[in-house]
Amino acid sequence: MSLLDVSPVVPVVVIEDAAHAVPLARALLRGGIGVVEVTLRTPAALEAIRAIAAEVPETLVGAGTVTAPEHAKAALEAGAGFLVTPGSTDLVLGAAADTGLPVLPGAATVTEAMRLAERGYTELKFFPAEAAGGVPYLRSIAGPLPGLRFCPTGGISAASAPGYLALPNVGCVGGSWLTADPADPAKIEAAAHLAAALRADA
Ligand SMILES: O=C(O)C(=O)C[C@H](O)[C@H](O)COP(=O)(O)O
Repeated sequence: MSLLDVSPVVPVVVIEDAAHAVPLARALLRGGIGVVEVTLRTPAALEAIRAIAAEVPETLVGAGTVTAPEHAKAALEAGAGFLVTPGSTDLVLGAAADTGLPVLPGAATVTEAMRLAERGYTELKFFPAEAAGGVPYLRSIAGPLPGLRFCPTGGISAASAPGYLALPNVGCVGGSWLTADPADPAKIEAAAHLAAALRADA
């Protein structure tokens, strides 16, 4: 199964306290979402990935903000099941590929997307989605780039997600709105319920 088909929404988490990781992942799961991207932006991120991988095996946990080659190996060793990059450099792509994990490489322009397609990637993160042109941009590139599907991320909300998911070249969306408060499992579960009910191509 492709990364874009795991869930209509991939929750993107910035975690400051690794103790929040397992309750957060369980709350997402109760809400119907079995995937989470933990951004490598905080010192707690790798520990959070380790904890989710060990204690919530039903959930597919990945590492986001992979912006340096060493992040890829560290994420693999922590138990990440996939890698997400906000942009794509040769070094980061090489290190990510070396892990053998599924990779969702980031692109914001047609040229970047074409370069990734040349390397064999057909599923890309479109980042920063809202700032880079949002729904109209993705709709415009569907014609010339029919072989590519995207996970737009960046500035997407519960309100704007359905507009993205209705596009033929969007498989899922990423966003931090479900876990804006990583310490509030009830709120996370409720947001996950709503997000899980959204469907690509709805
Ligand atoms: O860290 C990364 O790898 C990123 O590419 C950035 C994140 O995907 C966005 O920060 C999530 O966007 P928001 O939903 O607007 O918070």
